[in-house]
Amino acid sequence: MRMFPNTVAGVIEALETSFGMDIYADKVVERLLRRNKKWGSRDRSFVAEHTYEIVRNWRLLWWLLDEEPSTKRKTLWKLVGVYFMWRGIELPDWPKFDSIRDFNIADRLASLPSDVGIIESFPEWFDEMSTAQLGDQWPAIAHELNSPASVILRVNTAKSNRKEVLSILEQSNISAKALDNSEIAIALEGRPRLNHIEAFQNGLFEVQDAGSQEIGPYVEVEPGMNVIDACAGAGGKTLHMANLMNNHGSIVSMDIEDRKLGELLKRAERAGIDIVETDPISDRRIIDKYENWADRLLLDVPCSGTGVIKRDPDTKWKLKPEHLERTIEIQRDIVDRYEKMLKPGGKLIYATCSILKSENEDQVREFLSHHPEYELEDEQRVNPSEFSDGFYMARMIKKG
Ligand SMILES: C[S@@+](CC[C@H](N)C(=O)[O-])C[C@H]1O[C@@H](n2cnc3c(N)ncnc32)[C@H](O)[C@@H]1O
Repeated sequence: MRMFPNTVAGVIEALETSFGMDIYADKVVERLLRRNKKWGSRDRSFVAEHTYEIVRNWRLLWWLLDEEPSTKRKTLWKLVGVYFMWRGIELPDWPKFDSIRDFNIADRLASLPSDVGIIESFPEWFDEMSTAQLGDQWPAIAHELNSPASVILRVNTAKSNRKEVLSILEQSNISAKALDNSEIAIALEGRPRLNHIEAFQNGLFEVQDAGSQEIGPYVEVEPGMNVIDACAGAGGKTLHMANLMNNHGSIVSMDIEDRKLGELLKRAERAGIDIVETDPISDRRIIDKYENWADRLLLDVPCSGTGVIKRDPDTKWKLKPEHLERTIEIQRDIVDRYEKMLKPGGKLIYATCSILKSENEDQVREFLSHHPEYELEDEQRVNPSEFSDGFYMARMIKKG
């Protein structure tokens, strides 16, 4: 692999800004690439890939270097040097790497402790909390979360089928394969660009993680039902549910962020779906308006995002205990206040992309203890894996 001083300096600048100014790495990389228009596609991939890999393995790399984390450029050059050695990539003979040239990576690796927090690079507080909440499942989950995510597509059955989408991808020179245990999921090789493909522009498929694709069917929607997706965002799950309803019935998609609902409507149009209406949650009266209306209520609540760390490794470093506490309060408030939109006899589905019990099983138990009119029908965890992020879902029946 050929390395160039300006792109390695780009990686260092991205790390300095992300960790020094507490800005998510994807935002930093995006801005950096926009500013450096002369970089070709290889340069861009180099900067993005190595920045994310260093963010992913931040704690391990500092442990190997045996220094305290720092955002000083001189120290970051050393860290990046150790990172290349760890990946088995030969260091170029640039003076910037001189201070690290004699570093013995094999010696350091031989004395690596068995501590999950260090090997899989999680902050100490998060490692301790996850060990307490997940017990002996934590090391395997931590390992999966620390591997890069695959790009997964969901076929829009209103417009196409998996065979056709696979053939379109092949014609576009994109390597892809059908995933087992699903009739609509496709895994891509690498991270190809999709925006220019006509079938994507025409809504024949969407990008949606395989675990996320399990939530739509879990809601048990049927054609003709009234469905509310109360934390709909840009509508990943709304669109999937509309497919499962054969575009027949009614879905109201809500969110506190109007902008996301605007995006949702655009995607619905592209997907050929017309049973979706949006209702931004501007005040509490919106909830009253739908009292006892829904057959199904999906609460895909805001969460820590710890299930999607594969995709967003910076969550490890940006999430703080106080954010988590606040998020847990918001989730509690949402379930307590929004449940009234569900009809007696209807089903409430609580879902997160978190691995933590405190946002999942504990929240559901807490809700059931205050709402005896609900009964837990089922709960499931999707653990992170090669093709999936980590999710939790619980289905509760409102007794009629
Ligand atoms: C996990 S995301 C939803 C993802 C979305 N369902 C999908 O499939 O793409 C959670 C969403 O909840 C929204 N949100 C945050 N607080 C909310 C509230 N009090 N009421 C409704 N939505 C809220 C956020 O703006 C965010 O879009």
